[in-house]
Amino acid sequence: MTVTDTEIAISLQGIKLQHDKFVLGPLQCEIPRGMVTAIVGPNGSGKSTLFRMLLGLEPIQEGTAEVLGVHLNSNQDDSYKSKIGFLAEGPNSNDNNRSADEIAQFVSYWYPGWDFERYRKLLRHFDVDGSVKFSKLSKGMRRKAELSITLAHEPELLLLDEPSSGLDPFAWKKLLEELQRYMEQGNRTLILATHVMDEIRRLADYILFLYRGRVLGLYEKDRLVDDWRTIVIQQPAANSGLELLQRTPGLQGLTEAGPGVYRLEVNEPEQGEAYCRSCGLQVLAVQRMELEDILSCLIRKEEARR
Ligand SMILES: Nc1ncnc2c1ncn2[C@@H]1O[C@H](COP(=O)(O)OP(=O)(O)OP(=O)(O)O)[C@@H](O)[C@H]1O
Repeated sequence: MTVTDTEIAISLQGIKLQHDKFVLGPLQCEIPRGMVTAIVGPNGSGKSTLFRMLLGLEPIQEGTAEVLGVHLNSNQDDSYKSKIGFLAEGPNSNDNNRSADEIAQFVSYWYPGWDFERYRKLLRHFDVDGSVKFSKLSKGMRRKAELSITLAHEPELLLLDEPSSGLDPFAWKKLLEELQRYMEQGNRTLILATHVMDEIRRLADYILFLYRGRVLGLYEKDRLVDDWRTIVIQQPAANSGLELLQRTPGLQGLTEAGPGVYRLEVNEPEQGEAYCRSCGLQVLAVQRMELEDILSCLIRKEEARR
């Protein structure tokens, strides 16, 4: 996928950094402005490290990165960060002895768009008491307080690392409402790292798929879901060989489901099905694929390639 310069929120050109054995990159991708991009990938694939890099907290060893048009380098000024709302994955222990209200007071000086009225509205919506020290709040309550602070300055770019971690289903629904409201303002960009498929289904326009520190692809979610299908076929004679099946157009995955029965995962469904029929294979079913199955198929393909 390519996007024009004015539509780009984040541009990564050959970015690479290393922590002991873990290497993030080289990353080559452009994340669009005004859209919601979900960063997905198994544990340890580098999602949080990527966020930290975008905030200048991880030294870039190779390549170039631009965030909201600002070129990141070791001596850039930090003012671009005032346009970013960031929610880290885990709690910051430095905040344990402070309440949400105290933190809000402190960070309000830094963000030009800070809005106390909005902050209080968010606390009410999430049903959190802003005067209680973080160390006294439950995990989910603390998350809701952190979200209220992160969303209160109406940032141009919102980076959320597993935002729904610890939230109950009611709070989760409220979070989705707040994020949808945030995006309605226009020219806002939301990037969230998440393992929650329902969150991706409901919010994301794009999916950036990270795996072992590398980008497997940036996909338009609707296209991904529309294009992928499972075709279940029965071979006329069991053991008639896999060569025919392996030539199916758009084939991404192939598994045996029973004697002579195969499940084909394809991203060119019409051509794939027509091909199977033209080969005399009996098509037992053609089904849409769930997002999680598409992502697992991409991982399996990558593992087979390594
Ligand atoms: N400061 C650090 N020093 C050394 N290794 C690190 C550091 N930070 C992260 N790592 C390692 O980098 C890798 C990527 O971690 P990261 O937290 O970015 O992954 P993630 O995709 O966010 O994972 P998860 O889904 O579990 O939150 C992991 O192997 C982790 O152990």
